[in-house]
Amino acid sequence: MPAQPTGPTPTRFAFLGPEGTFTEAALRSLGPPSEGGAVPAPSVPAALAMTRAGEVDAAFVPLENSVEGSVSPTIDGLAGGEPLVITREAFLEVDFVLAVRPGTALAGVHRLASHPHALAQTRGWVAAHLPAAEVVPAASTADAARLVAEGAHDAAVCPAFAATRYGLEVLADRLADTPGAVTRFVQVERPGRLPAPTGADKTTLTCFVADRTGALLDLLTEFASRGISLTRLESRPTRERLGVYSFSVDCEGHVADRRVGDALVALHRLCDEVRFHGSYPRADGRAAAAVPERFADDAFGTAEGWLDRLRHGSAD
Ligand SMILES: O=C(O)C(=O)C[C@]1(C(=O)O)C=C[C@@H](O)C=C1
Repeated sequence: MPAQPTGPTPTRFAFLGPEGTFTEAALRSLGPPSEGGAVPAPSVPAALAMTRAGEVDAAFVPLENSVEGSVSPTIDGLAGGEPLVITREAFLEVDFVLAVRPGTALAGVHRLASHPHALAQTRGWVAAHLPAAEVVPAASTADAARLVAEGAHDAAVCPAFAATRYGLEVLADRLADTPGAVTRFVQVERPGRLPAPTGADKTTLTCFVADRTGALLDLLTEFASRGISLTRLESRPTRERLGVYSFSVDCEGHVADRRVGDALVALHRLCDEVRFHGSYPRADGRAAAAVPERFADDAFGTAEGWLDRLRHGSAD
């Protein structure tokens, strides 16, 4: 296995703020950041920009939710701009409360704010209990809570800890339409540090393919033919023109695994551009599926040895 580039582990993180977001809770669940090491950013693009500019060592941002799907600013923020790599992921179960200024009754809630992902996960509850309320998107759940405390809105859909942080009262809890929803967060750094393979890893890529028949099938074939399972796949507009998309992919395995490396080489030939967004240990608690013998590192080594012998005049 090739040596892994190493570097100092990050100590200063920009997270989607302000204080009291699920993102901050997910970051802190990995261990308390050093004094002043967790810096709130007003948005995901801002957290990524602070990382690219070297103002912090890493950004900590949401990437996908089990109910509402991808967080587009994160997917698009990785796909464009100076390269960034994921070095760690974390999962957090999310549920929401309805937070108001002390003394506000449900009948007094006319304007309700939250992050669009949180609003989408509580749409049924809001339709049933606050059908006439104006629903306003906020930069994050905690930002909605902060705005309620300032009097800009009547209620926020936010984590219970954000209600506490901003001195709000909880009028109702367990608002999520789908209990047990989980959000996946990622730690994103400037390139240079590649976590060592653990045997249960993920690799994230953005693949730009020409607009032609079968392009996605060709791309998928490179993974399937090497026994590599995908854990997420989605298309995102390239913003070039209508109908031109890139594919954002998470697959099982580490770039140091022969089958993953071999697939990346094939994708490099196939695609207009492949952006590598890192290989990192998977944190969802799922054991890696056993790699069939024909896709294991040894099988690639044996096959390459055979080819090498053929190229040196041997016939077997
Ligand atoms: O607003 C927050 O608290 C966040 O951390 C963002 C975010 C998201 O982007 O999906 C995280 C988890 C929840 O699904 C709702 C909002």
